[in-house]
Amino acid sequence: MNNKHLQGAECLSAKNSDNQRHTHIHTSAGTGEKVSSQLAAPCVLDAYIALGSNVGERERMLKEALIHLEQHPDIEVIRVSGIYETDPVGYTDQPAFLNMAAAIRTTLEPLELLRAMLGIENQLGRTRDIRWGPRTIDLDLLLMDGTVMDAEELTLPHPRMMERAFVLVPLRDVLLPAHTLKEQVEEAASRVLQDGGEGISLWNTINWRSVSAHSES
Ligand SMILES: Nc1ncnc2c1ncn2[C@@H]1O[C@H](COP(=O)(O)OP(=O)(O)OP(=O)(O)O)[C@@H](O)[C@H]1O
Ligand SMILES: Nc1nc2c(c(=O)[nH]1)N=C(CO)CN2
Repeated sequence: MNNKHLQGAECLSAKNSDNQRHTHIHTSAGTGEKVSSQLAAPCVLDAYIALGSNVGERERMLKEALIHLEQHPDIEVIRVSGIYETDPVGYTDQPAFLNMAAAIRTTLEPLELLRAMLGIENQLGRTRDIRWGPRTIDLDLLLMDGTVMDAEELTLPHPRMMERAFVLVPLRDVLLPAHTLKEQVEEAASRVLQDGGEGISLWNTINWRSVSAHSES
């Protein structure tokens, strides 16, 4: 059973003048007073991750990646999308992908989360040979609360997410109705699906509670 419930103060993201680093301003639940990030409990941020695999046992790779995320002490996997089989985009001479998305909660800073994700990719045998080419596992950070940043190591929101059916269709499964980008994601997903350029079909669904419970036993 998953007993991990990340807790922290409600917080707002603030962008520094260099447009790359972020600090968190915590709002005390009791008084609404702003408190400094060094003194307060760590912020719990909601984030959305896209997962893809087109080499090896694709579905197992996706599940392993989710389990690795969940096993990280500072990450909780909250919801997972359906698994979709998708035609390759960008570099097309490669096998079909399985793609999905996950909603997570974390006390990590954006760059710490990205580095944890890259560590999981490496553990699952990810290599980088051809740009947009075949991969055992790909983890892309799509959104992290209101965080906006533009650095080579991490750009948020993910710069190509709004053009990709293989991202948008799974993402709309897990994006909460109240999310500020819900309407935009729905519209973009409908548009790319109408364009019809990308083949995409539901492959399977995951009962995340039973997968995560199984991984702990
Ligand atoms: N939002 C982001 N999510 C994941 N990686 C990012 C992001 N922004 C920048 N990067 C950087 O991009 C680098 C290359 O990532 P990767 O090899 O997974 O790209 P890709 O999946 O082939 O292409 P794409 O970025 O178009 O999805 C990463 O090492 C990372 O530092
Ligand atoms: N269908 C599909 N095509 C892709 C994918 C992917 O995950 N699914 N990832 C890419 C690089 O991020 C390039 N092309």
